[in-house]
Amino acid sequence: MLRALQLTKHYGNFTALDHLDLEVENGEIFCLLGANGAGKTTTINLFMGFIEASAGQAYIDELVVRPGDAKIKQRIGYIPENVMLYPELSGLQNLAYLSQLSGKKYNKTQLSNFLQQASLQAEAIHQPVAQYSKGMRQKVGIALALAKKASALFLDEPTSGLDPLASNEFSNLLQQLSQRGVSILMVTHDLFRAKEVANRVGIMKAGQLVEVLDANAVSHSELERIYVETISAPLLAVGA
Ligand SMILES: Nc1ncnc2c1ncn2[C@@H]1O[C@H](COP(=O)(O)OP(=O)(O)OP(=O)(O)O)[C@@H](O)[C@H]1O
Repeated sequence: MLRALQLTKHYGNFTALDHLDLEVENGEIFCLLGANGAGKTTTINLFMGFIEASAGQAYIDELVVRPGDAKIKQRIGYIPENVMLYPELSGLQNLAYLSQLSGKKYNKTQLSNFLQQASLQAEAIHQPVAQYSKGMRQKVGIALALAKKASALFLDEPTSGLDPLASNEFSNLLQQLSQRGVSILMVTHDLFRAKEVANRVGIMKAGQLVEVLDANAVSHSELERIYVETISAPLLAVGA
């Protein structure tokens, strides 16, 4: 479970995130939409303890997030737009090394199983990651979340640049993780994908979460209309 309580981030006089209240339940997929600079990446960076909050708190399950806390790192998976791996090592070697950093030790069969659960083709498991496509690197990221038994997964524009088939396959993997109880917070500009994969969709604007929608309750075109109207409308001052 993820929870933000009045979570706020200032950079000098600028407010990148403004009193965010948000809960993402176990097994829920929540997609964050919003224009460039709205505060989406700031939100996930605060949840992962990459940066320190100016005010408020973020929780992963019952743990308060504190920057650099090893217990938090063990509970989370992170898939940025480009998953960083060691190019000269194979997918299996990367997974062995990265899962070991999280205190987990698996044999080759177990590591292969995680990669296969993440839908990496069997023939790619022993190939150097330098030969992998973007979608294949993301599968290693998913396999790492599985190996860590992460309870929360954060994704920052993971499907940008994936072809529609790879993007669809990626959504299916996220749904499988959610069925295992993982709380998933995904930043995306892809309204179609958000509607397809999420349980709820939030729209951020100028550091505030200004709209939250049940993804099943809106059509693709309604989501697009609400997004455009929300982003175009003048922002009301707090208390107005
Ligand atoms: N280290 C920093 N110092 C100053 N301002 C920052 C810093 N990091 C982020 N910001 C500002 O905070 C705001 C929110 O940034 P953030 O990266 O969260 O936006 P975003 O919604 O993820 O945008 P995008 O869709 O472009 O990725 C932006 O105006 C950004 O310039």
